[in-house]
Amino acid sequence: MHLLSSRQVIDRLVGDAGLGAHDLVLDLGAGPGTITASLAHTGARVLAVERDARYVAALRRRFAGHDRVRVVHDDLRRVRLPRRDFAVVASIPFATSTVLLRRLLTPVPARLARAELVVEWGLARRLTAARPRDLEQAWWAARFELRLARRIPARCFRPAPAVDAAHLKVHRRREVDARTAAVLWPLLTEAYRRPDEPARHVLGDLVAHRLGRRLLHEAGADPAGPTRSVHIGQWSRVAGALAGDRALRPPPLPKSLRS
Ligand SMILES: C[S@@+](CC[C@H](N)C(=O)[O-])C[C@H]1O[C@@H](n2cnc3c(N)ncnc32)[C@H](O)[C@@H]1O
Repeated sequence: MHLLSSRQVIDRLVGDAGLGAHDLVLDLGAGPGTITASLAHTGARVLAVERDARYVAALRRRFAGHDRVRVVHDDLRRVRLPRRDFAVVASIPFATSTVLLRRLLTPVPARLARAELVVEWGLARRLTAARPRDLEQAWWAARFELRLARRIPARCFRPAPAVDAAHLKVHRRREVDARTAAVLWPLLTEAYRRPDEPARHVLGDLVAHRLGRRLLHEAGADPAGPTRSVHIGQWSRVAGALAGDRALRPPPLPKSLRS
């Protein structure tokens, strides 16, 4: 296991989260509690989740006098996530990244408001690529702004891992509410099913052809261009415009996307 040893990196993670007394923040894979301690100084309520019993005992001793810090002995892949809005600031175990991101970024409605995460460099690059490589990553990027803040060299950890890491910033897109998400899902599903067809075909099943062409055009996309050329933000704009039409009845979201 690789513990963050750079004070500068930790200060940036916690500082960027902009936390205050009204916030609830999770440190997932808290280890000895270095990030937890910085989070405790922000005044936010902190949940420190850790699987290793020895760390849990040490965390409970370290934060015994802090009534705003709760140590949870659990697996971050299964721990119950809050039903209210929350933030995450964590250097997550690389092996759990995909499962954790799925838990945080997939469900509707989204309870995660923002996250400052340390993840593997390669994963951060993939998640922030201009065109998400599959439907799942497109779904995440459409509902959350994913930005690569900076590279974190392996020497910032003890012991140093084999690869560098990155500070990944995650912000929920407020404009993609539950109804917009319900429209977005069938659009993205079609877009990733037929990447080489004209973008207007993707809208063909939902709305009249002329309206579909107009919406794509207004979102800044070329209706005749291949679906793969439409950016994720443009799909979100199209979905937002369609969501305003109360007559439109998108199919129910699959169970796997509901929280
Ligand atoms: C990369 S270290 C990070 C520790 C600390 N947050 C830091 O910044 O140095 C990962 C921590 O996550 C814990 N961990 C690994 N897998 C876990 C899981 N599935 N659920 C909860 N904690 C886990 C490990 O025991 C370890 O303490």
